[in-house]
Amino acid sequence: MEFTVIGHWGAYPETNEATSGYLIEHKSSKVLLDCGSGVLSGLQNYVMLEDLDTVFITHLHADHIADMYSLEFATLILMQMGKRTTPLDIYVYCKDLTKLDFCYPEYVKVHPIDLQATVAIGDMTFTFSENIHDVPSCAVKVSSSEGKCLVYSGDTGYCQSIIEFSRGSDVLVLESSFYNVQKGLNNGHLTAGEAGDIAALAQTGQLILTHLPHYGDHNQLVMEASSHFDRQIQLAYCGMKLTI
Ligand SMILES: O=c1ccn([C@@H]2O[C@@H]3COP(=O)(O)O[C@H]3[C@H]2O)c(=O)[nH]1
Repeated sequence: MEFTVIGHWGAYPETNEATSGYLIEHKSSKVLLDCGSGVLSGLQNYVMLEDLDTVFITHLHADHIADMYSLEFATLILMQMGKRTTPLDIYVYCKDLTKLDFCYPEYVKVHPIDLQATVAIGDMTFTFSENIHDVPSCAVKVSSSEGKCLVYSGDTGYCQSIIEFSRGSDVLVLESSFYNVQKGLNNGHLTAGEAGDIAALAQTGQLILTHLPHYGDHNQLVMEASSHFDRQIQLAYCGMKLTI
């Protein structure tokens, strides 16, 4: 299974970069986790849009969905050009799918993310867990037929469910929106220390810190996480690739 960071910024993208977006590839399957601002452009460095199978949207904040409707238009055009033959499946975690602004149901099939369900795509399965955030928000677990597993937190505050959901994962991609000194500023996000604590309790194989703040020294985030978690910790960056 290949994991590629398309965008790792919280809130807004820095120059030529993107907010949340992660590509998962396994055999011929290509899946996008979140589709924030800048993701649609950056994604095309790695895949042709007509080859994308499925998108999972963890919650409806702009830094996770800003390019989602542009992706619908791209799918429409690619299908009209005959480059793509099947509609794009988009799974969304939200209260009410009817409030979304998709326009072309013949090109994009929108599905609710059901926390009880497993979605199979090729030889991967996707499962979900509820987070703490200020809108409905879920974490996603990707498991391959080879028995490997990656968990992506989406946006979450500190909660037992993300620890349990991440237990034994090979790779844990955890948001780290804040430095330790900011603890308590917003209970819907993690500090780096909390991310390290979750990684340690979940006994994950390695931790990737993402959804990064636009200020401070990101190496400080790694130091803060490492005071809890003694395995490998990396900062996400645009174009980062891992084979899992
Ligand atoms: O007190 C605050 C509140 C928010 N923020 C950022 O704005 C983003 C808004 O969307 P989000 O919830 O996906 O992520 C949030 C953070 O990245 C912040 O840095 N400090």
